[in-house]
Amino acid sequence: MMDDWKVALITIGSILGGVLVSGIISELYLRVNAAKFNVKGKHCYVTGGSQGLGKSIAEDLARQGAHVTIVARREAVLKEALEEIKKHAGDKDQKFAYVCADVASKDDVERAVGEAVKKQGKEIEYAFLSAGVSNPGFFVEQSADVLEQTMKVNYFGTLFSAHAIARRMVKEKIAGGHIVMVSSTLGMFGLIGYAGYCGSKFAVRGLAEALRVELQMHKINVHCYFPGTIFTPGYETENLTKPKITKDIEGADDGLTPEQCARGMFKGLRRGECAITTDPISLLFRCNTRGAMPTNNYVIDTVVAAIGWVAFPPWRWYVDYMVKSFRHEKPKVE
Ligand SMILES: NC(=O)C1=CN([C@@H]2O[C@H](COP(=O)(O)OP(=O)(O)OC[C@H]3O[C@@H](n4cnc5c(N)ncnc54)[C@H](OP(=O)(O)O)[C@@H]3O)[C@@H](O)[C@H]2O)C=CC1
Ligand SMILES: CCCCCCCCCCCCCCCC(=O)[C@@H](N)CO
Repeated sequence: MMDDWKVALITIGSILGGVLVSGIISELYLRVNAAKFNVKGKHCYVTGGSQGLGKSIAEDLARQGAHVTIVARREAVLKEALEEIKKHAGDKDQKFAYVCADVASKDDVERAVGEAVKKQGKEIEYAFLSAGVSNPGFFVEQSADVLEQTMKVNYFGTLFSAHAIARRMVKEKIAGGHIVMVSSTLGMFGLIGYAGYCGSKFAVRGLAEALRVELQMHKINVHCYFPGTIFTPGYETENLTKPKITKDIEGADDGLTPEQCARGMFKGLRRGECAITTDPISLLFRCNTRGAMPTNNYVIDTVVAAIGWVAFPPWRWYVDYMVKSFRHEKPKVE
């Protein structure tokens, strides 16, 4: 008869060993199945590429040897950004272009995609859809116009761009292309002061999930990036109208520079990740809200999801308590 403690030790050892081996198998599975991601010599299209996250993505692409087209509305900002992006290129044959367009307009998007291909003399193979806006504020104090604009840029801007690019890829038989959408941590949970924004970013996630499935038919790979706080010009602007309570809750997130985010996003893309996060809070939400999305590492994601089940309820009680105590200063409706 074996001692009880030996039986216990063997049992625990087997479980831990099993978890470790499964984790390694899961990691290998992810990497072996990863679609090739190499932007060198490819035409990369970046919306919102004139500042913030989009610009850092464009600079990183330049370093990786890509031909880059950036898209945004303000021409002066685009021009200046393009000069800076070019400086990161390692090869003098790399081409750089910009196109002025409002992604909220389907006609503009259609034209921008055509113009980008013309300027580069090359079909788009990689698209990074980073154009977005955030106008935080209390829901009942915001105008319906602001709420509508957020949806138009964040959701329809991403939808129209993905649609025009995917159609073009299929028509021109570009296999192996990648479309990367930018959602947010707020595309995975709702936060006071961000009602309009959250809806638009949840919508981007839904679009990415459905397109990931459907576009496999055409060998087009779809990914969704969920960044936390990024120190960008957009972040500075949104802080001007952001309610204090929102800032307080958001304060739990340390934030990253756009360069750090771009680097982390590319790391995820090369690893073959479909849903990408680059900070611990977003990781927790991604794993805990994964539904039927593919996991990155099944074992790690499952353990992180379990942490969420335990940690989210007390955190939510705390947030709800804060919001209710805020009632004495509640928003005014004119
Ligand atoms: N900063 C943050 O904390 C976080 C940001 N995100 C998301 O990351 C993305 C980038 O954000 P960030 O870098 O902070 O944003 P910025 O506001 O700093 O930059 C936004 C970029 O998008 C362009 N843009 C905005 N509206 C339009 C439009 N209608 N048509 C075409 N281009 C447009 C802007 O140029 P122009 O104004 O000239 O058009 C600019 O190039 C967004 O989707 C955002 O929601 C997600 C999580 C956190
Ligand atoms: C135990 C559980 C702890 C959970 C803590 C959660 C704290 C909230 C973090 C909020 C981060 C918001 C990042 C995205 C912001 C964004 O998209 C805008 N800035 C857009 O520009």
